[in-house]
Amino acid sequence: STLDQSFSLFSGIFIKYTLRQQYSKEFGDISIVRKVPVMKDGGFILTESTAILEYLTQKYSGSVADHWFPADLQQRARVNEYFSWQHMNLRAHCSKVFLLRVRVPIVMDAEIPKETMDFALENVKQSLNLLEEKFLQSKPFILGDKISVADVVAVVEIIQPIGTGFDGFEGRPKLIAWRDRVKKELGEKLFEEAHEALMKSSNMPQKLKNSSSFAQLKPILQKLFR
Ligand SMILES: N[C@@H](CCC(=O)N[C@@H](CS)C(=O)NCC(=O)O)C(=O)O
Repeated sequence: STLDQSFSLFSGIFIKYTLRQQYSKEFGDISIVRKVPVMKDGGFILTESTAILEYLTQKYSGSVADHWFPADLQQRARVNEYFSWQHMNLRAHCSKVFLLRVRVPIVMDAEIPKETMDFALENVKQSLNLLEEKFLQSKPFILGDKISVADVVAVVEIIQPIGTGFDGFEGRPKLIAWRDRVKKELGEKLFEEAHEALMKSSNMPQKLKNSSSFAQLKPILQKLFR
């Protein structure tokens, strides 16, 4: 069906990841949340990136190395501890800086007040401190010696605002060394490819403004950023 064609195929499972189509009727039929990613496995539809990661690692537990999302009770709980924390912390704060820099000015036709930006940056700083001091401590990865999905989910949140000119890794050698270990484990090529669009995000405002759907998107975005 058209719906299935708009998903990309991953081992028989469809993952919707393309942004901008989330306001279509078709997307609303699969998820009224209207956010990506959305996973569709046969008739089973699942939203929320972290729930999707857990589903996929459990479904393919026979072929996915255990360290990604360990079966061990306490190790798995550590991954979930990070996942629960990050939504309201690292993710919320880094994506706020990202949106303030690339979306809000263009959608609202207004400069961001300095206090708003300073407050957002202060929140990012506190989250990065906690990532270092609580989650990483002196370990190579969040779970210890081996990489897990928690590291992959964490690293992208810090990379998200880099393309807009804010580099959260700056002045943090411990986080830089950890990011480089994650990059090495995933493979440099895959790491660069996965973050390519984000790294080019400084041209997003212009691209968004020139896009054919901007007039239609603007009122929706204005509501979101009010
Ligand atoms: N908690 C959700 C967040 C999903 C989310 O915020 N997705 C963003 C892209 S990273 C999105 O779809 N934004 C489009 C919009 O808000 O219209 C998850 O982890 O999957």
